[in-house]
Amino acid sequence: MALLSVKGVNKRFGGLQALGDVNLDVMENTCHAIIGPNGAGKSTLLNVLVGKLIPDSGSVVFDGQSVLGRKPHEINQMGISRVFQTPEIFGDLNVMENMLIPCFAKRDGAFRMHAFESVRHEKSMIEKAEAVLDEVNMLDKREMQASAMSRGDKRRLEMAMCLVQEPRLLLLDEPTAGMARADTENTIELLKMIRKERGVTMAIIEHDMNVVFSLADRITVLAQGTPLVEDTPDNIKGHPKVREAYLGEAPVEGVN
Ligand SMILES: Nc1ncnc2c1ncn2[C@@H]1O[C@H](COP(=O)(O)OP(=O)(O)OP(=O)(O)O)[C@@H](O)[C@H]1O
Repeated sequence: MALLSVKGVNKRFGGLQALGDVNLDVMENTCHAIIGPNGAGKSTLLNVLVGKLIPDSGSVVFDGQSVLGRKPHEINQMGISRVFQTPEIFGDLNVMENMLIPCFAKRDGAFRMHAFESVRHEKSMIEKAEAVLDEVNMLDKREMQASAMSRGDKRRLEMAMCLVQEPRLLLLDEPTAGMARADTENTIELLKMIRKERGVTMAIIEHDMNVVFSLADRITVLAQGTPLVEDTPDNIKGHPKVREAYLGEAPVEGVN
């Protein structure tokens, strides 16, 4: 069953057709990668999915409900969480305080700083945050200031901040961009663990083909705003249309 269904989505920026008749089904309990050369429309599509952009036409249905016309925080409350290229954490706060922000946002629709004043009364919220920190191996860092952590740990914290909201769909926007190889490998392992333990459905945009082929069950190749081909990783490797889409760019590792 498709958890997310995108049908006939178009988006223009002035004279530029950024998305042209995009159809895409993300099936429940799978990891679906969206790849394509620079400017293919991947981020535009993601922004449509999270309500940051409104398409000119088409439909986006999540778990049987349209997401179009809803505000980003409402879409988040429906069960869609997004992980950004640069971890969206609060550097001045410690790990636990960071974790509580999405807990309040999920429950109240927003977070207000004075929410921390009453946090001692939120026992179940704290327990839930601790359980997720434990799951991602960060419980011992709960008092650590977020800005002092390594890039890999910041990503781990951001992932935990998504998981504590118990999303049904995790949207990953180049989760390993700019990471050293060791942090990339750790992030791949973390995502695999999240899938195995929680069965969270994932849609990932990623340029690193090693990451894509390690995680994806299905891959959609976008080129000039339109899906060119959708298939399994094995069939995508070496697909003539995929090679054609990447021509003119530096060779993409893994697409041979
Ligand atoms: N807000 C905007 N206004 C005008 N043009 C835009 C805007 N956002 C994106 N575009 C254009 O739409 C096209 C698709 O851009 P998009 O960022 O979605 O591609 P992408 O596949 O994510 O690229 P990359 O891999 O480089 O991040 C590009 O030509 C881009 O310049």
